[in-house]
Amino acid sequence: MPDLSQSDPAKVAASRAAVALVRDGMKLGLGTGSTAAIMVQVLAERVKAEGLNLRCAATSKATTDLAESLGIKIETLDEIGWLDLTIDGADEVDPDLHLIKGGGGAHLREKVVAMASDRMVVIADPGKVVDQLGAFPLPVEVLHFGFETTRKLIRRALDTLDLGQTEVLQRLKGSDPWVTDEGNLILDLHLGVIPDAHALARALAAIPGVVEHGLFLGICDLAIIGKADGTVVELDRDADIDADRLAGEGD
Ligand SMILES: O=C[C@H](O)[C@H](O)[C@H](O)COP(=O)(O)O
Repeated sequence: MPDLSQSDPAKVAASRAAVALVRDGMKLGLGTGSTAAIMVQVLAERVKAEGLNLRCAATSKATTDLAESLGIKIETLDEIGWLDLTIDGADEVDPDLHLIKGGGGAHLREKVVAMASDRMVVIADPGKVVDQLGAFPLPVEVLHFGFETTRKLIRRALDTLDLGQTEVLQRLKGSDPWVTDEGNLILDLHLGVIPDAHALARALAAIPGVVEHGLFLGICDLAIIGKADGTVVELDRDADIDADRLAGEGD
């Protein structure tokens, strides 16, 4: 079984608290990223120790490979149908539990899986909690076809929304374009702040070459924020979040 003693204690704490929500017989969605990878390891420990009978769908090839290497069988979302619970990381979490996701380029599959779940629980460290979304560049998955045209249409949408100084940069892996698990490209929108996330989400969704953006609005039900001392804070949509205080406690 994996040794988590070298892993970020905040991420381990959040993962353990989220995996404690798992019950025998559940249908689970497994997220992507460094925090979700720890969660998969914690889940594998429980599956082995308790012989849990679960059905799991993964949000990326990386998570599929990790889970299967630890003895967790992965099925397709369509084989399972509907999920009880999805546990995933996030790049930013705001006080309404709106999220930016896709730092690892997996937000398209992550959104499909999260929206096919009764409940989405986000696990994160305190640095991910923000008062307003936007400091983290917003990932947008786009088609190869008409890539530069789509980029222009995104630029135009940002100008229409009066977002000020922004940049729309293609994500690269080394010197090559970043290609997602679905074979698409990614544009990262450097915005600084997003004053109206719903307006931006609507504008991006209206552009045909946009496959999916990384704004998760009204999808997350609970955020479990792990702290370096191994404790967690649970935030639901009614929570009064003090991002500065949480970030300070994470040090
Ligand atoms: O595409 C990747 C996902 O949205 C991740 O869940 C997100 O980027 C957070 O990743 P990490 O836990 O590595 O910070």
